[in-house]
Amino acid sequence: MWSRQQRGDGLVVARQLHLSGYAVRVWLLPATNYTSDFTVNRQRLPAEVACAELNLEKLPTLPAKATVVDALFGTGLSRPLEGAAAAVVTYLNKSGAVVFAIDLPSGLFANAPQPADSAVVQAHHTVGFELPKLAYLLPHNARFVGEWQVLPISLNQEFIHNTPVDNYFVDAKLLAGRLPKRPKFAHKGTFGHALLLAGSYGKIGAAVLAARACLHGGVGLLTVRTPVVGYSILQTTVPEAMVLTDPAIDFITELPDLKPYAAVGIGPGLGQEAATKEVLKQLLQQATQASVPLIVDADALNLLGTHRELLDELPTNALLTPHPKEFERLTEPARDDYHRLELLRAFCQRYRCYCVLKGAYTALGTPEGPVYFNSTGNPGMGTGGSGDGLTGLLLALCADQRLSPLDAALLGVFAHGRAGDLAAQQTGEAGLIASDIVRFIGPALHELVAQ
Ligand SMILES: NC(=O)C1=CN([C@@H]2O[C@H](COP(=O)(O)OP(=O)(O)OC[C@H]3O[C@@H](n4cnc5c(N)ncnc54)[C@H](O)[C@@H]3O)[C@@H](O)[C@H]2O)[C@@H](O)CC1
Ligand SMILES: Nc1ncnc2c1ncn2[C@@H]1O[C@H](COP(=O)(O)OP(=O)(O)O)[C@@H](O)[C@H]1O
Ligand SMILES: [K+]
Repeated sequence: MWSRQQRGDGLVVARQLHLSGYAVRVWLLPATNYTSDFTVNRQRLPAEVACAELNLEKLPTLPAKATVVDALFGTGLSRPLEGAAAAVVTYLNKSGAVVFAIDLPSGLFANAPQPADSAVVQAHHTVGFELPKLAYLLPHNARFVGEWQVLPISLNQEFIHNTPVDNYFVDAKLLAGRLPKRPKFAHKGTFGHALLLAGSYGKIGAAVLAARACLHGGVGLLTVRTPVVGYSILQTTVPEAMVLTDPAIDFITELPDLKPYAAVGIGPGLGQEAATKEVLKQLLQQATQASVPLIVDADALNLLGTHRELLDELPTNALLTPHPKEFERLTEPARDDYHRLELLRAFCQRYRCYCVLKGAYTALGTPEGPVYFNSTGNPGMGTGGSGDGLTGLLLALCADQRLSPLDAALLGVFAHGRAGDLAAQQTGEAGLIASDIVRFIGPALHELVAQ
């Protein structure tokens, strides 16, 4: 146990571990003054628990298989560790001990990028309180935070819910009641007719995956616009979908009339031909005029990236689904994880759009400002075509007029990750392919309705 945190959290943990029968030793990082909480907690430490100040000249040798609780520093840190604190952290990281950090690994900044080469505890586990910290969710912090969990500490729930925040963590509880049951007398007209523009020579598979995901997402009717090369493939592999074939053989060159459709999705496997760019441009204009919900993904995003003037034509509340590389093409290279989030917020406010920035904790940016971090999904989903499935699912949910754009996006991202988790229970992570995720969209949505 290495303790310093202002209130003496580490001393409390030491006392509790001792009472539970563990052999505990406490080392304190020397300080010139201690808070009264710290002093009280030190006095309450049972006499049997050895407690000594760390001596930099002679740091303690840890027993083999020792478990260390790092309670040196918490969220208050404003500059990188230096001197004795940095030396202790470096020593701990080399010790081979299993490290549990309380609240935040010591040395890690709570709300800012980590300066290169700063001393930070590389915890195997981080235990936080009540709500996850933003720092847990960022890719560059993974090697410091390790696996994390949050424990309740009886904070007032009303206070938590009434405090306005910039970032939300999306779990099943937050989504409870947001996906309505299908009414008894519903028919296919109730759930909307979706239009998907997808596929080009060599990438019809992306259209197939998105189409299947849209159908498993509960859409009433689906029409797919695809070039001639896609016709037989789609009619054979997705007989539930109707196909509206483009006149061109290999890529899409004409926009169909949008009147019949409740929502439109464009992008999976689309290719980036000049004629297809014109289709995208017309779509942006006509979707704005008709106020039809629009989902923009994959090559449609790449086209927006190379023709940035088109961004100004995005309809209000459009839903974009870039992975970090596609997002960079739309904006600029991010300096770090925090900068990427700033870019996300600025992008969504500027274009009045929703933007699903995909990753391990997919971040949904909103025109209003708040960002929602998704909690489902697994590394097995890093496989070609999984994003195409997400687009199809989001298209189905946007075509369902009962859902707000925000709820459609939150539910879609959450259910897609959950489908990946359910599928991986059968396939394992390596064996998981995009079609497996699509097969489990139904069960994932069912869990959300059943709540
Ligand atoms: N079966 C098919 O027909 C498939 C078609 N696809 C289509 O192929 C086209 C090109 O899309 P791609 O996305 O493959 O190519 P891109 O060149 O747009 O992006 C791929 C690169 O993005 C980076 N990236 C992705 N996620 C990242 C993350 N979380 N963190 C950091 N970097 C990350 C990686 O470096 C990766 O190599 C799209 O139209 C897409 O729909 C792909 O979805 C693959 C499957
Ligand atoms: N490590 C991970 N943990 C959770 N989800 C992941 C992980 N890696 C990828 N995913 C999910 O898989 C999908 C990948 O989408 P994308 O990169 O567009 O793939 P593709 O272009 O091949 O369809 C996204 O929904 C993303 O959130
Ligand atoms: K996989």
